[in-house]
Amino acid sequence: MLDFSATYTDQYQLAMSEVYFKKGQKDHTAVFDYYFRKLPYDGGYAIFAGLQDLLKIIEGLRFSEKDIEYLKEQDFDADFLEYLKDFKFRGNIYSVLEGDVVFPTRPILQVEANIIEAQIIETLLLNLLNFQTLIATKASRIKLVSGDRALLDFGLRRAQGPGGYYATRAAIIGGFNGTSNVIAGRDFHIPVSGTMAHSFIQSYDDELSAFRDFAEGRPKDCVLLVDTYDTLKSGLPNAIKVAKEMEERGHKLMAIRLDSGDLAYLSKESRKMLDKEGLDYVKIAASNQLEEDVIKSLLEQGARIDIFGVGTNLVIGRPNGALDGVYKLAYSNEKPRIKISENIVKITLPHKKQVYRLRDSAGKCVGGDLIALSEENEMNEMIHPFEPYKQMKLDRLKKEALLQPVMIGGKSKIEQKSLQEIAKYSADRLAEIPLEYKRFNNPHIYKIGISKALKQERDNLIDAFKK
Ligand SMILES: Nc1ncnc2c1ncn2[C@@H]1O[C@H](COP(=O)(O)OP(=O)(O)OP(=O)(O)O)[C@@H](O)[C@H]1O
Ligand SMILES: O=P(O)(O)OC[C@H]1O[C@H](OP(=O)(O)OP(=O)(O)O)[C@H](O)[C@@H]1O
Ligand SMILES: O=C(O)c1cccnc1
Repeated sequence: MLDFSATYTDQYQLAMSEVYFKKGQKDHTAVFDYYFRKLPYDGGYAIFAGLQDLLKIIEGLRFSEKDIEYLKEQDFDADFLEYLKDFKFRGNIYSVLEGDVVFPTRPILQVEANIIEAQIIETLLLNLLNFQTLIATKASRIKLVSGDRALLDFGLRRAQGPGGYYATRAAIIGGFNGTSNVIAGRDFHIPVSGTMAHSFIQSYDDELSAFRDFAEGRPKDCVLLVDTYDTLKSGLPNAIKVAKEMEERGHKLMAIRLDSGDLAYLSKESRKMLDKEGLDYVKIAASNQLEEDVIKSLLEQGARIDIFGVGTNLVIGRPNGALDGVYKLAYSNEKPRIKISENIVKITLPHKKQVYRLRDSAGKCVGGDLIALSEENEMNEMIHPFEPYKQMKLDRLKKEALLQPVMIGGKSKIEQKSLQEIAKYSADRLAEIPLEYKRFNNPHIYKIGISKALKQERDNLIDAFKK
């Protein structure tokens, strides 16, 4: 994992904290909600990712001596800096489990801590969760169209700088099988694999010699890139020749890779050529600016591709540069808090809350999550947060509480899971969501509602501030 210090924050968090400290408010308890307002990719759902890293980083978050020296130069007060020397997050975090399917407006995670600790971790929390959730969602969409074909992340070289490190992690949560990213493989125990670059073939005077040397040097995981000169006239015949030579030595060519041209046509022709030579075990990999729409189209065209290598569009989350996740104060110093806005969707929900997934009597997800006050038990109806005439009766529905204590007193309370376990959980949770919310074009809108008591609390606060 990368090294983080408590200075991985925005200056205003420290400026506000200094004032809380000076004004004797440092022990006031605050509750902040993490949620986003708009689903990425115009899709119907998002996959929550980044939690396990976040908790691990928060547990060890401190200001080093070097940090304190630097902040002294930035004109922070000596007493406040003395306080920061002992900084450590001692609060509680309640969250949806990593990999779960999440929707706009409803809290995904809630921080309950003294106001300074809660404020200082905000930037780190948003930075980690927004990015990984964006990329896990993109990966999940690619997985949805790819079925059981293998998906490899090839994106590190085109990622937004070191963001590629966490993009790979998120890609696995969303359903990718492996990566070319060696450091992410090392740190997150992800299967690492790769093929070969055009440069390897170009560096030889002829393609066949390049293939032969590679097959001899890497006989167990040999994938030959066949498009450097002419895919069907040169790359394939040479790959077939080398595959047969490998057989004579007791090895098997693992795959060929197509990286340009019409991938549907070329994969079908390649499959025919390989099969005709008894090489039906040789898989076909493809890459070149792939993403969910292109993969969907390729498969509709009958492409015979077994492995998709996806880089740029995955790790930069194209076409969305960011998830708009926010961190909003809901309660502090024993009082519910609200942010009012002309734009109704930007009015925040006060109080500590719980979120419930609604299920019918057979346990089937009905396509809605309810936000209620954390102390509430009797929720018989839910009301659209911004269009109150839209209401739904809840009496026959089961309610699954989604926000679980994942950090108490600054200590992580979750069982450390492997990325494969998180990915499996994510796939199971996504499978429970009805298909209409997962289609790419005009997906059904998942219902998010608030309880009557929460609405009452919010409306009272709005009235009080409007007066
Ligand atoms: N049969 C197909 N249907 C839909 N999209 C395809 C098909 N084959 C390839 N593509 C996609 O079309 C785009 C082709 O990109 P481009 O026009 O740059 O061609 P290219 O093959 O990369 O050319 P170059 O030889 O310059 O590398 C890529 O995103 C690729 O994944
Ligand atoms: O298209 P992406 O989804 O981003 O997938 C990664 C791309 O990166 C490599 O090309 P690059 O030109 O960087 O190197 P190479 O062709 O020399 O291997 C690879 O061949 C893919 O085309
Ligand atoms: O292994 C590969 O084929 C690979 C790795 C990174 C980027 N493009 C391709």
